[in-house]
Amino acid sequence: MARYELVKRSVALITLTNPPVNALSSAVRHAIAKSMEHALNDPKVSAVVICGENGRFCGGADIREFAGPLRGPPLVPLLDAIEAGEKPVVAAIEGVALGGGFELALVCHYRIAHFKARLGLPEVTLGILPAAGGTQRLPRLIGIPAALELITTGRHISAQEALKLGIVDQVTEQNACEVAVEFALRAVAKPLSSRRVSMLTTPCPPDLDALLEAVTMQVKKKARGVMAPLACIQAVRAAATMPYSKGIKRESELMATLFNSGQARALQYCFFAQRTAGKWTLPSGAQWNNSKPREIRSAAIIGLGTMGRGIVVSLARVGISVIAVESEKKLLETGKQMVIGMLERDAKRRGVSASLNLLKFTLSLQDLKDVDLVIEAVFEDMALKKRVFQELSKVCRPATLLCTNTSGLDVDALAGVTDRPHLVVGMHFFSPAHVMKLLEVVCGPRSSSETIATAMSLGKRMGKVSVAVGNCPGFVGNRMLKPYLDQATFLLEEGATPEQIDKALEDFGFAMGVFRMSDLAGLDVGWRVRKESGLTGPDVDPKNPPRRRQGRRYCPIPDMVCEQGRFGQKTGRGWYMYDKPGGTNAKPDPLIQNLLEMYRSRYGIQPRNISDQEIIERCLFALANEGFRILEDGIAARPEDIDVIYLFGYGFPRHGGGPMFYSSMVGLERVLERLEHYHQAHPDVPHLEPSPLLKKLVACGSPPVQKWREHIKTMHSHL
Ligand SMILES: CC/C=C/CC(=O)SCCNC(=O)CCNC(=O)[C@H](O)C(C)(C)COP(=O)(O)OP(=O)(O)OC[C@H]1O[C@@H](n2cnc3c(N)ncnc32)[C@H](O)[C@@H]1OP(=O)(O)O
Repeated sequence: MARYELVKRSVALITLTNPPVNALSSAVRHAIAKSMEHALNDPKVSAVVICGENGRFCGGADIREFAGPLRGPPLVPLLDAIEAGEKPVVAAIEGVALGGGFELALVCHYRIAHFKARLGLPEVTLGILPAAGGTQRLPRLIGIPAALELITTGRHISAQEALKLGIVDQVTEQNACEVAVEFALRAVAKPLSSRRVSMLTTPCPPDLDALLEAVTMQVKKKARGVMAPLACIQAVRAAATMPYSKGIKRESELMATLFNSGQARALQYCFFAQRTAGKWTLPSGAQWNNSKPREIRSAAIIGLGTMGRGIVVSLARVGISVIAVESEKKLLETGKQMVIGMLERDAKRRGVSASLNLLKFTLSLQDLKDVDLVIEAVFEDMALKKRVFQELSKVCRPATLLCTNTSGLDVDALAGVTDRPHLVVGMHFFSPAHVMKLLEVVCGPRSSSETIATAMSLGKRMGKVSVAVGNCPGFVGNRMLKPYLDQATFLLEEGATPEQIDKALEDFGFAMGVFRMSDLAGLDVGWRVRKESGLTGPDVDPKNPPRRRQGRRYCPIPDMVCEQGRFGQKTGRGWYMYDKPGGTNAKPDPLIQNLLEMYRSRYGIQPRNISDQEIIERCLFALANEGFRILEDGIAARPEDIDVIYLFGYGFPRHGGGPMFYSSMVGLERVLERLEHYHQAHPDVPHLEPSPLLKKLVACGSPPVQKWREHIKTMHSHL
């Protein structure tokens, strides 16, 4: 867990050895304590260097240990002892120094960083705070404003920025460990008192209260209802107003309030869920670690609408040559100008040059004959997509992968019209595709493991969080969205307003309420889908009773909104009104209020007061209930996959963990009881009927999310 060796005859080199990130597990803490004791007591040792094996200093506390009781030496006294020691200690930072790893570096008397190293205190992203002295030492070292920013955001910084801020003493392009050993030898004769950060006086700005107030407001606005950043601010205040001995106690008290909170559990779950999602498996035994992806050097995008443009940018900025295809000259020229503008702005922001030389724009599919992979991003129309895939089959070389960006159509039906169904896969990006992190990789029954591995790896290369899902209408994300949207519109019928429902969801922590989100996405897309599926429009059977379609409750209000040409932000009117088409400032619209009142009176609905609790329960439990069905159907392999999709694609708050984790946090028994209650009140809404898997899990004693898989593994998998 830590290697101890004597180098250059008098330097004790302590190497943390806990792959993959040298996390400070109890065993590692124990090994550091023993090694330090040895070094401080050995008269041959004049200085100490601490480094990490495999070019990684330390990724912080072992997050997996947070779930159990504390074992091994606690970190604070261990770190205090290193700082108080009478021999100089130098941290040789390569790779990462994060969280407890950064705090370990802060107690060393000197810090040498490799130029590629990254440092940071990301605890806030895990729902906790840096409680091994980080909130007390960092402000003393770099001042309150800079420390506040780093601690409340959890941002990682480069070695160069750390040098500028005064966190590290030297940045090197050589082996940081060797440089640190030489540095340590030179430090032997120097006094240490000014190098003990906890002994420094915090440089305090004159307007401390105003600064803390401003940061508090900023944090509350950005992360509504999230506890950890606010606790971080209080801890930093202690560094400014208390001596270290008292400040460290305050830090520990604040940590105690966070450590066992539901938010911390949810955020830590999110950390592991995100990593679990990349580990796809197929019933055949093919999986992420035994299936080799193909290398993709060139790609083509068909369709330069909003999605196509974002996908071109995502590919080009990671160095992939892209041929972009449109059907008409004017559309091609518009798309080209927009893509170039997007790439130039993106490059400027990142301080690199725009990779425009990788782009080619064409009207001819014939130009695609040599590309490695094609992503079709044309209009959401099956007949059109089938024509494109048939054409691609003829034009592209036999080994080219054919991908579709459909948001819910049958990927296997598209595979069926090609000469290579095993090379067809869905790559469902989320809008705007160059910004949104989520990618659903939709595996058809005939997609080969190499095809899936290639799509997953390409997603990762583009910086996406890729999740493998099965093929069914809407896949995971959009299939679950339906019951969620339905509940929201039923609540409108019953007496709520769009702004009330949105506020309840935004107070819960969603980035956007359901109606604001729909306005942003465009209301016409769903309207067209409803028309195509016979739910609205001229094909509807007139014998349908009002507010019922296909044997279940149906709310026609969204259709009525669209019939008025209100398609959301792009038309300046939707569920809200905006100052202009494309405007983003949503204001309640009296016309919508009138429409709701007229609608209710036409159908004799007596509006009632609806509580925020009912809004949250009906929307979120209906959402999760569909998630349980998706697990039963084998469309998602694990609850973590569903949660990652909702966190990265649909603005579900991370401190809620995602719909499936949230259900387990509320208690599956309670979710079941509430669904039964609402289903009894609305028997014509099948989405409210508790799913068999939910019932089964409750009958099995409501196991934690990570164990649900054991209860579904016998069911058929579509992955
Ligand atoms: C009282 C003391 C309190 C201290 C508080 C803390 O220190 S909290 C922890 C703070 N540290 C972090 O938040 C860092 C978390 N890790 C990362 O950000 C990244 O893993 C990384 C270190 C930047 C490396 O990224 P990379 O993309 O290279 O690898 P992965 O993210 O895929 O990670 C590899 C595997 O390592 C596991 N892991 C990473 N960090 C930790 C950790 N701190 N504790 C436990 N496990 C960790 C990660 O889960 C991966 O595991 P797999 O099983 O391979 O999926």
